[in-house]
Formats: sequence, structure tokens, C-alpha cells
Amino acid sequence: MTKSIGPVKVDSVDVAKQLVEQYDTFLFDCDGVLWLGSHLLPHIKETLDLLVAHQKTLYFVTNNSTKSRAAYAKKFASFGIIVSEDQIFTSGYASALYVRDTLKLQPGKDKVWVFGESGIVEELKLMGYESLGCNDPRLDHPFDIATSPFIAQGLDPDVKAVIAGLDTKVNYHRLAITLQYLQQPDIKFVATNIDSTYPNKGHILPGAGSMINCVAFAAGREPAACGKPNPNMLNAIVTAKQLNRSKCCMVGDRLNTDIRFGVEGKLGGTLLVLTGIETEQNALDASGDHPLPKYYAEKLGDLYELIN
Ligand SMILES: O=C(O)[C@H](O)[C@H](O)COP(=O)(O)O
Ligand SMILES: [Mg+2]
Repeated sequence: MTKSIGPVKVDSVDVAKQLVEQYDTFLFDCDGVLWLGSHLLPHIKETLDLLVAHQKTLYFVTNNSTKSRAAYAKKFASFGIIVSEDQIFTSGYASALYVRDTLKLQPGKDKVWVFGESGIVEELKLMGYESLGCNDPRLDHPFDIATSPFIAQGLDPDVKAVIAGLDTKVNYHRLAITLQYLQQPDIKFVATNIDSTYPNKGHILPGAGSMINCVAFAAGREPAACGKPNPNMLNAIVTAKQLNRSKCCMVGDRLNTDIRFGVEGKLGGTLLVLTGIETEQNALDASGDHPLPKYYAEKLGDLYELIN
């Protein structure tokens, strides 16, 4: 009988080197792996530099839809890390691709109601779609059915889809108007991602999935979710970058999104770091619903600290 081997902890030079040597491409989740909000985790820049020095190709795959790829490139630059826009994939971008390539909405004609932040709107705009909702200041006003301009003017008949994502300005007005659109059965319902929570500076905060579930529950509808672990997102990256899956390693902090994305996407490896959502106990718990990683580490910066 073969003994099943659980996740290997990256806690020695040998394991760290073995991990780095096996793969030629690393796909990094961002929240909880590279940073917590605006706080860069220890030795991230050094680890990314080390991988580049070893001729590794790096991509960044985040479910956080609040920023566009261009805005993420600026965020990386603010930490002194040079990353180009075409190395970055977001769930907002994946959702815009879904609107264009699967729903086949017509740019310049069909519109999208956005329950979420500017990262979604900017990606849609690049594809020629007009968005409504999002950070429209009228939605900041307390909801009153008698005075809401969105109720008074009625729904825009050109809206053909709702995209819902993480919205840190969520309020009743946004929920109420999003629901009005979702009550139209012909309007498609798209979710950026399913993360129930996300980590930020020592706190676990409500994630996109928690907000999307609120409007999904009210509407009695199930959205098409575009971010990790949806294989379409990985397929888009593999095709665009001509990747050999067996030589790729997905690095993430969440089992049901990042590690599932890597395992079900048949990537050669997965590395779970414990700086975000999961604990060491979760990393080793084979009784859960989610696939386990091939490797796990206390933090991504351990690769640099061990190898250097
Ligand atoms: O949308 C969310 O719930 C969060 O932003 C989530 O943390 C996604 O970010 P990621 O960990 O994929 O970078
Ligand atoms: Mg994460």
C-alpha cells in the first residue's frame, strides 16, 4: 500500500531550493501572500527578485477586483517592485472577459450595472463597455424609495448584465438598486469571485463573496463566478502566456480559491502561505472539502530567507 504524502513544509534550504528549481513560472495571489492592504509582507521584493534572478517568470492573479491591472502595476511600483500590466490578472478583468467573450455583450451599446469598485469599471471601459452604478455619488445617499433617482428614472433598458464584486462602500442604496436589475430575468448575473473573507493587517474582513451572496439571496439567483478557482481564468492565462502547466506553481493563501485553482487546473505545484486566511492546521487537514497544497510555508519571504 502506498503511503500518501501530505503537504511539505518549506522550512529548510533543501526544500526551498527543490521548490524553486522544479518550476519555471510562478503565479502569485496578492492579498494575504504579497501584502495585507497597503502593508507589504516581509522579504516579498527580495523573494520576487530572487525568482527573477533564477530566470523564473512571474504572474500575479488576484481575486481582488477593486483595482484594475493598471492600478495594480502602480501599487507594485509604490513598493519598488516593477511589474508590467500584462503580468497581472484580476477577477475584474476576468469578469470583463466573460461579458465580452461568453455573454457577447455589444460594446458601445450594451451597458453593465456594477456593484463593486473602479477596478471592474476600468476593465470594462478598456473593452468599450459603459458601466452604471459603482461609485456614482448618488448611491452614497441614504436610500429612500421616494427620492432615489434610480427608482424615479427607472432602470436603464440598455443594462444587459450585473457584475458584482468587493465593494467597500456597500450600503442599502447600492444593494437595493442592484436587486432591481437582478429582478429582470434577462439581465445576466456575474460575480467577480467567491472569497467569503480577506485578510487585512491582522484582521479578517468580509470579502466579495459575502456581499455578492447578499444580492444573490435577495434575487434568488446564482451568479457565474469568474475569478479563482474558475478554470476559465486559468485557461485565459495559460493561452495568453503559452504556459506549460506542469512547470507552473500557484502560490496562495486560500484553499478553496487559490489552491483549488492550481490543483484543478493541473498546475505542477501549489504553495500555500500562512500569512492570510489559512492556518497550519487547515494546510494539513485532509478531511476538508478543499484540495491540499503540495507545499506550504509560514510566509512567502521564507524562500528568500532560506535560500539566501
Ligand atoms: O474580493 C475579495 O474578497 C478579496 O479581495 C480577496 O482577498 C481577493 O484577493 P486575492 O487574495 O485573490 O489577492
Ligand atoms: Mg489571497
